[in-house]
Amino acid sequence: MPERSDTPPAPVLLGNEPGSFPHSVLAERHPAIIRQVREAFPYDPDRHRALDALLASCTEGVIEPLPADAHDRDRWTAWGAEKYTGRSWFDVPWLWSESYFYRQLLQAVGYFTPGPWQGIDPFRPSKLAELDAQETDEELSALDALTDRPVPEQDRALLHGSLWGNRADLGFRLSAAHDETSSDTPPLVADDSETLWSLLPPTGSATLCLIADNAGRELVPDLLLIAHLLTQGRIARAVLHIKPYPYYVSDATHADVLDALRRLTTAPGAAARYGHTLWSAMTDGRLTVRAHPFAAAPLPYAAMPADLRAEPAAATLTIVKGDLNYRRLVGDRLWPATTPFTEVTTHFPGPVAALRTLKSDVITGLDAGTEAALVAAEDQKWRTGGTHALIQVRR
Ligand SMILES: O=P(O)(O)OC[C@H]1O[C@](O)(CO)[C@@H](O)[C@@H]1O
Repeated sequence: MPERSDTPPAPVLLGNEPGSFPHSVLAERHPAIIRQVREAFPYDPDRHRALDALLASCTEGVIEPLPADAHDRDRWTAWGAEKYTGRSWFDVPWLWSESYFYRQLLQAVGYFTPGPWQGIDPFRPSKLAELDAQETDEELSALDALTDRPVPEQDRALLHGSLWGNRADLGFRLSAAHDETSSDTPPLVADDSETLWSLLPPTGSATLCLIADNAGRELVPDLLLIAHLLTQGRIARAVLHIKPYPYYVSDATHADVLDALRRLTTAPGAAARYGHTLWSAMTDGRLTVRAHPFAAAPLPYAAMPADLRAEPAAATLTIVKGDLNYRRLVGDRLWPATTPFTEVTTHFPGPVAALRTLKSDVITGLDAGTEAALVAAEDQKWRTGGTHALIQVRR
């Protein structure tokens, strides 16, 4: 059992400092996402007016309440909506502001409202374009050569595929200000993969929870990793946690899981075999998909409700994918980079592994030498550029 953390909390990230990364997300990326959504479908004038209102609110206005009859209004009240209503989007916790933006965006396009736009994912065209891209074909055909390689090599390739798949985040690509750097520093800033493998020995009856992040070119390698772990007997079952509705542009929903699965099963060669492994694991219950409302909550995982906590508590290992999930795992705080990862994850109810490319200021668990080398090479750009990644594990 994890012990209580004695680490004093660091400041929660807000978006109110001009020039900071969180501020640029609220001031530039959110308006860009509204523009992208307007072009995704031929929305009617009411939807466009609602998007105009959201744009005005999130850039110059204040946080507005959800409609009185919104199905999840009580849930958002419990998550802090009353406390933050009437305040600037820039002055409340950044994690809260971002999450609420996506909830209000779905409100604007009628995602939850009975009518023709109900259930239409405004991000689906971009997710499908990514899944259909030639790069996806190339990544899938690389599996043919991999199946002849020794198993440890396959282990590593599929773990790294899932890790670096996190670079494929469609929201991230909207941001022109954070281009790649040409750093000489190693791409992996922390690597606890040995510990990860030791938690999943090939003889076991392990249960894996995988808290997914993006659809498309991140979800495909996540699914391949699950298929590989099942085939190698490293896990007996897996629970894939996804989002209950579209979120952070490209986060995976159930429709995205089905699209990814179909992409695999209809591909040539080894990819289809992985796809069929997953298909039968879903049909016989070894792979289940869960979309808990808390998956899209504006809160850190320390606040997980009891019914959700029970799942990682019972799992052999939980893999937490991506940058946003990392922020929620360690708390969305500006920790000193050398704060031990094991300390800030003591709240998590079981062994946990973070697989993440670095796309926000939040970081823990670096050794002092690594941090110094990164700063010397790139100042602070390594935190947000998506060019570095980490594998951190707490047993
Ligand atoms: O898809 P990922 O890896 O969770 O990244 C999404 C990222 O988008 C941002 O929120 C900015 O919008 C990042 O800081 C964030 O964590």
